Amino acid sequence: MAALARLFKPQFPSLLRRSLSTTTTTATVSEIQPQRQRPNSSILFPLTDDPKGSRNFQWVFLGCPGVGKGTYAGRLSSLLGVPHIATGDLVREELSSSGPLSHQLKEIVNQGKLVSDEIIFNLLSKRLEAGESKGESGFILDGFPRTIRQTEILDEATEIDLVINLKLREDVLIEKCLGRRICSDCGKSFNLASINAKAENGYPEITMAPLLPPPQCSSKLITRADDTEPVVRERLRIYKEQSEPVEDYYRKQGKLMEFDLPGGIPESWPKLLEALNLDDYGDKRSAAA
Ligand SMILES: Nc1ncnc2c1ncn2[C@@H]1O[C@H](COP(=O)(O)OP(=O)(O)O)[C@@H](O)[C@H]1O
Repeated sequence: MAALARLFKPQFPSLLRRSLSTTTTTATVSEIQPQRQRPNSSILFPLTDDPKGSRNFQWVFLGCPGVGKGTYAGRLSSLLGVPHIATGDLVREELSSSGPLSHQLKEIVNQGKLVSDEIIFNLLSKRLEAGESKGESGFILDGFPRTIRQTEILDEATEIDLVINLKLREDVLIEKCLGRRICSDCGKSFNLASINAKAENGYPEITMAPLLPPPQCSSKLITRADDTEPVVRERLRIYKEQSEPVEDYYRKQGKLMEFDLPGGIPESWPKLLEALNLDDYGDKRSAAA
């Protein structure tokens, strides 16, 4: 697969290896077993024992469109001090630029299709390069890898410690995507959907309060062009076809942590921290400082 990666972006695996494998904070993820929710996971964070040359967190977020990868990856990124790199954001930045790719990308993204591996590797390499020059280390990837090919190439390039697979029932995913809004001024994400999904087909009842914008953002809200119902359904179909095999890949490696979202952010965030054994991470970090 290294040869494949070199075919379209010669520096990709080496760039990843270089930028992600040589730094300070240690996050040793041990005994990751493939299983469903793990409220008492044994991921270890030896914050006081910081061997030289150890590297930062290298985590991946998987999950269907609308599940909240961006929200939780962003929160963990702030908590752990590692960059949150979302390939969807990289694609949208390129799309809104007047660069040569923008027209081609718009058509693909607005149909809910996947962008070619070559384009994704180029965007990701550029992002990693920029981060590397600012001294970034580690990452929380969101939206990558999304196909088995991308997964194998990433595997060649560097070692992933943990893969968090966020899960939510499909009717709620669709409602969430349709309620999603972004402030065109500050870039923050909100959600106008008020979700009250009854228990059915073995799924428990789920409620999620809307995440409303503050007054200064409410007149500047925009909707992503790919958050229309037919396109969301197509993205879900493609996720099942192309990205569910990625879940299996990491499940077989014993790196997958499944997390069923119990509700909105107020219910889910503390439970996620608990599942990651990070509930007192802030305290441990200040104690170790
Ligand atoms: N790893 C990737 N491989 C191919 N295409 C990607 C990748 N990441 C993002 N994209 C493109 O960007 C779009 C938006 O991505 P993202 O914001 O992650 O969407 P979602 O809400 O569906 O998870 C995708 O529908 C796809 O066209």
